[in-house]
Amino acid sequence: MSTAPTIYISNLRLDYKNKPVFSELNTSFTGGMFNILLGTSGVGKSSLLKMIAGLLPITQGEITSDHSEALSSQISYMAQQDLLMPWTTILQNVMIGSKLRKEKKEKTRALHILKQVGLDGAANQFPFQLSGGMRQRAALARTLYENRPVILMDEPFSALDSVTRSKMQEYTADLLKGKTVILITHDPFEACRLGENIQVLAGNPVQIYDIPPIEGTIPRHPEALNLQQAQAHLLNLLIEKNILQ
Ligand SMILES: Nc1ncnc2c1ncn2[C@@H]1O[C@H](COP(=O)(O)OP(=O)(O)OP(=O)(O)O)[C@@H](O)[C@H]1O
Repeated sequence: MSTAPTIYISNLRLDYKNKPVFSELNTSFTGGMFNILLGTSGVGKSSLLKMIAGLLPITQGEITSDHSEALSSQISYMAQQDLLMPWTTILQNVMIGSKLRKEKKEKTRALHILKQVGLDGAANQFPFQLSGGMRQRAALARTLYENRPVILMDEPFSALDSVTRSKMQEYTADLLKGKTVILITHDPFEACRLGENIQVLAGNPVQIYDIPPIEGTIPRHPEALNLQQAQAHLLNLLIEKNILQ
């Protein structure tokens, strides 16, 4: 059994103020892989991620994994905003989980992770002193410090310029190798660059569309022919099936 679990969604329902967003949702996110979730705005992607993270209650249906440990203890959740604490340094931000759990801080490991994301020079700086891309890398470092087998990422690179975004995609693919990643994006190119398993959440009633797998290891090179073709296929499929209308 993989240490990075597969996650199963069974007959899941989401309501806000007694209005259904989705119901009878069934899918799975493969263990140890990059699972990409695309979808129409407002279809419920962020809410689904929060339900998996245990941040939203489940009223109907189930979220389970093929691991005996409770899913909630295996998850690190990286929100759309970097959520860095403005009053403390980048190093302290990376180790914030230890502080909140009243555990010993692992400074050497945190510094090593900051080096891995190219931020060793920024350890003693405050978030306001960093660029958007650096802040995102700091948030990624904090996620890596938690060292959980499941990583949930909600549009982690949406606010970045295209070059920084491309670099972040590479860091993320390398550093999260072997973990179960669920990453939400609106960008078909990002989906094809990083996706080992791509799904689209869309329609009325809301359903899951599986996208055929793309060959090659991730991160796929921006110039790779199969990446260009996969992106064109995905766009075509979304338009043909009217999925993202
Ligand atoms: N706290 C809330 N109270 C009431 N309705 C909410 C709440 N949070 C989300 N919703 C509604 O639930 C639906 C799903 O929201 P969610 O943020 O999960 O969608 P999404 O697919 O992630 O959207 P986007 O791609 O625009 O971020 C939307 O119609 C939204 O307005």
